[in-house]
Amino acid sequence: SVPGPPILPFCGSAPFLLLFDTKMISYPYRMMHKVAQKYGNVMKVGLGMQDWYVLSSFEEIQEFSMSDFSVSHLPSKTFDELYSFDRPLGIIFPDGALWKHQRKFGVKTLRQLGVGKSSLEDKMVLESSKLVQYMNQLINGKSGVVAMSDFFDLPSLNIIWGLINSSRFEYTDQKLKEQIQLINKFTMESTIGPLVAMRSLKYVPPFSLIYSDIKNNMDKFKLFIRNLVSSETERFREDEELKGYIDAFLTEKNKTSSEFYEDEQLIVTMIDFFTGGSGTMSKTLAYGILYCTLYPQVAEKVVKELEEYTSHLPVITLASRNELVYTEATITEISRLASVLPIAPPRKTTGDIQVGKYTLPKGSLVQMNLYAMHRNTEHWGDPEVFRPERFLKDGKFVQDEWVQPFGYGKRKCIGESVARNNTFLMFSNMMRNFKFSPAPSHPLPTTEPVGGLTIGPQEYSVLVESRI
Ligand code: HEM
Repeated sequence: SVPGPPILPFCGSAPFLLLFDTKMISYPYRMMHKVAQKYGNVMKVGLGMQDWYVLSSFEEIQEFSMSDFSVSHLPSKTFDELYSFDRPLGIIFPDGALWKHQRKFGVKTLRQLGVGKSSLEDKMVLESSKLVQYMNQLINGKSGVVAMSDFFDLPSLNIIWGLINSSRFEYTDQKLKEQIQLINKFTMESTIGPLVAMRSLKYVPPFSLIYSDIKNNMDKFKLFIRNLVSSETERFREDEELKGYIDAFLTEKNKTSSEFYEDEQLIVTMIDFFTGGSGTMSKTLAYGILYCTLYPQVAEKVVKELEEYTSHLPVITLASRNELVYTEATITEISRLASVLPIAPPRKTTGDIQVGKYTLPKGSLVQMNLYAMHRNTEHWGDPEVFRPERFLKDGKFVQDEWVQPFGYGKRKCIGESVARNNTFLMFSNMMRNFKFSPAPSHPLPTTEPVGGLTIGPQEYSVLVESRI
């Protein structure tokens, strides 16, 4: 049978899990990682009233997530109330015909809107230039101490914004800041896991208060998106060039007899993009600056490479990417250590799945711990060390299959190329223009994360100096 800590009636494995990490509620991925070091990369754990299989290594995650029986999520009424309209909609959380159809439409549409092509790249390059300008304003073109943990929130949200309807916000826009706070209430809430897994918790303080706070915030955000969809629907002309995802959805709606093209489906897809895409990009970048501050020798090598290949350019574009091997390795190392989406959305199997030497029976609940895979000591040797060189061989960048920040298999992230391109552009343009170092009279930032579904660095400030 599958190994794991003892599972007791009513409290599951909780008393044993506490021995591994007393902060298990806030850091479930870290706790599971420690437990996996004892019980193995496929283990069975009792959480709340349910038994879970937890996968922590590449081979097992690969095997599992390629199976047709692995693509369904477990139903959660609480989750659907908070996130959607009382039933699973959008792309991230539904399954069955709706998911299959809308994922296909999503992949096609993101490609059509210029993922990897010029139009979206232009918007991203513009956003990187604006970001550099904004930082220069903050430090008066010279130097200053700047809070970095949420610095990339607005620019990243603008990328998603541009993807859905083609406009952008100024960074000082209060309305945009409010929307980010509404989303963060949901994605960065550390008790969200137990709250959505155990329905009764929403009636028990302090969870009841957390629940109503998230619900109020998400309702406001849904209303904001609903209004956006209404105004875009009024503006929409089918014969014009597509301005974004909303236009593509409305075009398809007019053409098809499919029942999937309802306003609420569109609204939740937009919520997917905002919650799944903007915080993840932003927190990856915030961790990038943090690691480069703590490891100046890495930052120096990145800057040296950027100066060598891009000093003649007013702004770095994707055209330079292939030459910038050290920068690419550094971004990969940032993504590995940041693991901004530490646990992929949990699954419920619809048939038996063989994973390594174990069979996970139909109906099993499964978590893929990407954080644990990214920190596996056997594979990485020194997983806690920030060392981009692990992805370089003979001066070339080499991928490692054990870095999968976007998940793997049939439900892999559909925004991967948007995210990869944007992270490259924002990171390289910031590093070329500014030097980041520990701020005098501020504590040295810690890499310890905060958050829930998405994680990011704790609040930190660094000294930023212009390089130009
Ligand atoms: C650094 C940035 C990002 C990271 C780390 C990330 C990570 C992930 C992960 C781990 C999953 C779950 C995969 C699984 O269940 O196996 C996922 C799914 C998804 N992501 Fe992303 N993501 C990022 C950016 C984006 C962006 C920019 C978008 C939208 C433009 C996006 C849209 C989605 C969607 C729609 C899904 C659901 C796919 C499905 O269930 O079929 N993500 N992402």
